[in-house]
Amino acid sequence: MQSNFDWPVAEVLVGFSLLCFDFAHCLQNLNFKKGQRKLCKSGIGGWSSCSNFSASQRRRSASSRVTCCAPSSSSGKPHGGFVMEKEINGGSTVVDVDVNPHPHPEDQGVTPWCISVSSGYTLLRDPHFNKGLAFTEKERDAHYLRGLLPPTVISQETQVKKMIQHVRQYQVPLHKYMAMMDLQHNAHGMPILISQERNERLFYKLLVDYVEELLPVVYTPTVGEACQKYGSIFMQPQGLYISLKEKGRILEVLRNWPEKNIQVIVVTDGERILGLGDLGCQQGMGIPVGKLSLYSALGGVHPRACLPITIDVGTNNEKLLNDELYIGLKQKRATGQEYAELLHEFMTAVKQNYGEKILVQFEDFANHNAFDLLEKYRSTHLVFNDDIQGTASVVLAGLVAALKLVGGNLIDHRFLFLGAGEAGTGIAEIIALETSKRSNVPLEEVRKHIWLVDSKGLIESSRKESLQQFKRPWAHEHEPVKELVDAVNKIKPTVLIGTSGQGRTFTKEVIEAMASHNEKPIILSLSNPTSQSECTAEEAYTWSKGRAIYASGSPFSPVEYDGKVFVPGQSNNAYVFPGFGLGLIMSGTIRVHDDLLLAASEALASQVTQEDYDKGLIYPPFRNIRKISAHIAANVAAKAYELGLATHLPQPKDLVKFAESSMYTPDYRIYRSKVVFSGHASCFQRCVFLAMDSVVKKMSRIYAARGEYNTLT
Ligand SMILES: NC(=O)c1ccc[n+]([C@@H]2O[C@H](COP(=O)([O-])OP(=O)(O)OC[C@H]3O[C@@H](n4cnc5c(N)ncnc54)[C@H](O)[C@@H]3O)[C@@H](O)[C@H]2O)c1
Repeated sequence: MQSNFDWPVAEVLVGFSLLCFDFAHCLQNLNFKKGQRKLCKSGIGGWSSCSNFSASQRRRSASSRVTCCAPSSSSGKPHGGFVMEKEINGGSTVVDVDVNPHPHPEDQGVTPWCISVSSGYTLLRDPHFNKGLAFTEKERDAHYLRGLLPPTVISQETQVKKMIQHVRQYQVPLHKYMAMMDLQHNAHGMPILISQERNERLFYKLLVDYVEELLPVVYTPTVGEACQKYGSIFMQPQGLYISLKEKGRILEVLRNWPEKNIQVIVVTDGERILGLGDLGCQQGMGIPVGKLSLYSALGGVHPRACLPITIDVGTNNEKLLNDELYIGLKQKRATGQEYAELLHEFMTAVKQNYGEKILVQFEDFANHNAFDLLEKYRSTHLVFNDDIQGTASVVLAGLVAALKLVGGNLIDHRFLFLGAGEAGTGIAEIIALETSKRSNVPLEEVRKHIWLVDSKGLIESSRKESLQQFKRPWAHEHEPVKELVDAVNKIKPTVLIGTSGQGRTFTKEVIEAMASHNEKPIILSLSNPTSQSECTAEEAYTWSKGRAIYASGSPFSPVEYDGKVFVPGQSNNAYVFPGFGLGLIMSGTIRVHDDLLLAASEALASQVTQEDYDKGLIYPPFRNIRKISAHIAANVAAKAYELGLATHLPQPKDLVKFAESSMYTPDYRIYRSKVVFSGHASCFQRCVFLAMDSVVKKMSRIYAARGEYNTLT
């Protein structure tokens, strides 16, 4: 706190002592176990014992009422949080405080540890707190919901079942996507049994429970189509837009976002969305929104700690520029100094507003900016580029697992890439790093086992001068080669990886050439969405006569070849980034080091079981993703502690358990029945509460004036 600030000293002192008293009172009801705070089931202290005023008296007297929420979820499992509710003048306020061992920072620190929403009609329209028909009879009474909902009460599990039926009724994937987004963001046309309004916890519960079925809906490949049509689907903006118009005022723009305690930002400038190119401003927003949904569903990062941002520096997409309904800046993309200055202001403002430990994930930037941004900010900020680093970590895990099927060590293999951009060179570099570590062969030597082909042919020494910086390490001595198939025949790779964003480039000839040089060729067609995949699963298995070990970026169905069923794996960065982010957050890591990516790879590869190998899989099934994420988070955090990059001390003993207990779970919380102040004791408590409330309000105003917090009432 700044010492030169004009504090309302008397009020703060009185309020603080009352708060201390009150807090001590609350603590009596908390169980302390192994250093972790857990709430007892009885709610919070004396507040839960008395009820004499009638509702009308309460409203007339403008008294405060506190309603506590049980720490347990509706399913009976602990969720690591509780909710208190206070009501003033008949409009009620929900106060949410998570007390898990790794709390969302919103719940830590100084007095404003609460956020507020109203009850009644407004509560139904608050996606964070709405439960739709799952509000119990007691909650309906306590929160003025009577009559606002049909009489039936159903469980969250029933809502989930109903909702999945609702999604399944659509044949077109984009319609399924819209049904899911309706639940998360818009809620038009929801079946009445589920929710009449947006319901964030139901959205995440559905996604967690049916992850294998719904991942292709909310992520690749459907998200690609959604991005192309994002402008026409969504009427409501879902993230923060920062354009050239806001230059000089970015800090101010960040402060307009309603959530103050952000842990992860996913930011894009929309220039290279999936393999679809420049989709401009609004169309690009689908990706950060989708990625952050996965941070919460798969990695357990609190949804309210996630912030999607699109930076609008114009677009070079002529179609958008000529579209009168395009909502972004109608100008060609800013480049050079103008671009760099805007991005620098953004990065500075982010750190100023959210501190050192905010994770900034660069997403779908074109490669001419992506590498520079990562290089420029990796030593001053906690930055991560999923396309470069996340993909690399996932692919390395798949390759390490594949060694069990094909034999040998990494150093015994030769790798050929089609596509030498962010994904291709990022993967190449991590393979080289890991191979060098495992074999003790110098990095320079190891790199010679790795070859890349870009749109101009094989990257080799005669092209060195004209190559972009990030391609140069791969320009080995070789004669020029134009065609991929010729490169395969000359280099005889054991592993072929597609990262070109160009569909159907692994032709029959290419796959047959791979099969002619290898007993079990490893073929990864990573480009997204499905239309851009270098080859389909069916093509890979058929043309290699069932010998390929195959995985793809976008999912493919199992393939039957020669009486045998082949299940293609999905080599997608969704395996790593949610757990990786959780590991950074829970350990308070301040910089991303390459060894953390290797740690994530190692953890992912270790999750592949013999049963998976028997099916030819090199990745574990996605249905276990929360468990996988916890292992990745634990391994990443362990490495961060080892490297001295973690700041949350002391290091927890069991990091896997710690990761699991740190994860956001979307089970509903129970809003405990109302409590009314009456009699001597409750009057005193009421005074305490009002004083506390007044201090919180006052302080929130102060924070707002300083631009640090606002809207607490
Ligand atoms: N599976 C995953 O998890 C994952 C992760 C990241 C990226 N990807 C996909 O990988 C693809 C590439 O992504 P990126 O970030 O590397 O893009 P990028 O633009 O940085 O790189 C594309 C590369 O492909 C090359 N290329 C283009 N056309 C080619 C052609 N006809 N023949 C040979 N090379 C060609 C370009 O020269 C460039 O080197 C995209 O489709 C993306 O969706 C998948």
